[in-house]
Amino acid sequence: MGKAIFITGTGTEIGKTVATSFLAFVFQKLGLNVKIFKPIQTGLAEDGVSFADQYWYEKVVGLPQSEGLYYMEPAVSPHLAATLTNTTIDPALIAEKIEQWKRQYDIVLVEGAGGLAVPLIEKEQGFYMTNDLIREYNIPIIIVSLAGLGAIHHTVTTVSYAQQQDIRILGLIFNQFNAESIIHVNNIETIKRMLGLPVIATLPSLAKVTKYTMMAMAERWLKNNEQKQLLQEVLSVEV
Ligand SMILES: Nc1ncnc2c1ncn2[C@@H]1O[C@H](COP(=O)(O)OP(=O)(O)OP(=O)(O)O)[C@@H](O)[C@H]1O
Ligand SMILES: C[C@H](N)[C@H](N)CCCCCC(=O)O
Ligand SMILES: [Mg+2]
Repeated sequence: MGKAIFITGTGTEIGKTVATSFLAFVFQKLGLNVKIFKPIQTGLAEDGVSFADQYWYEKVVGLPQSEGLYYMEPAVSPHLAATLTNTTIDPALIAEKIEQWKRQYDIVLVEGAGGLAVPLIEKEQGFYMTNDLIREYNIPIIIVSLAGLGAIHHTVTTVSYAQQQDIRILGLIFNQFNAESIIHVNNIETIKRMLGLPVIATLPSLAKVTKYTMMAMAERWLKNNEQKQLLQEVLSVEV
């Protein structure tokens, strides 16, 4: 039976899709069978036709094993997109898809829409949130954050929110990390000391994001055995 991992983050446009693609290439290079699932997609890609995340997985980084479930054109929060498009989001159907793919794949990477505290469904009494889906179906998460100024607050508040919701955090990924920046380097050291969570990877800014630059980034990362060891511990999968 495979393992599902929910890729969430400190917000939108912070690199969840890039981090999910990176993890997919890493796992594939380790011989694992990976499925990518972005159940709720809002907003179109630059071609004005495709849905942003699906376009990215299929066309930019060539990961055809990616799939969505709800595709809504307005580039807004899922709860508003569902209202605007008269779409009924069914968390049980999302969970069913994940369980189905756990029977076929070693790893199912589930990308969230925006950050962790994002509403999926507007109800009479309040909202059904992304964290409700994660908790209800007991999916462990990896939190993606940008590495620059602001990362401390964004990461600490997102982690604290996840912990309040009894959500299991496998680790952190910092995106657009600049090893030459004292802010970036100190941010990660500070956050490690404050939270004591594994830092699974720090992803540099890529001048051009393609299947090849992403694969090369995964290869560079895998060369460091210590990180492979961390991946094994964090994901308790034989790698
Ligand atoms: N490490 C990186 N190097 C170069 N470009 C990056 C990197 N990380 C993210 N980007 C760019 O920043 C933009 C946002 O990244 P991404 O789509 O992964 O964000 P996201 O968190 O998945 O957004 P959403 O909430 O819409 O799903 C994309 O255009 C992507 O190409
Ligand atoms: C349109 C965007 N790229 C994402 N697909 C959805 C982001 C939802 C953010 C909700 C919020 O935190 O305000
Ligand atoms: Mg994305």
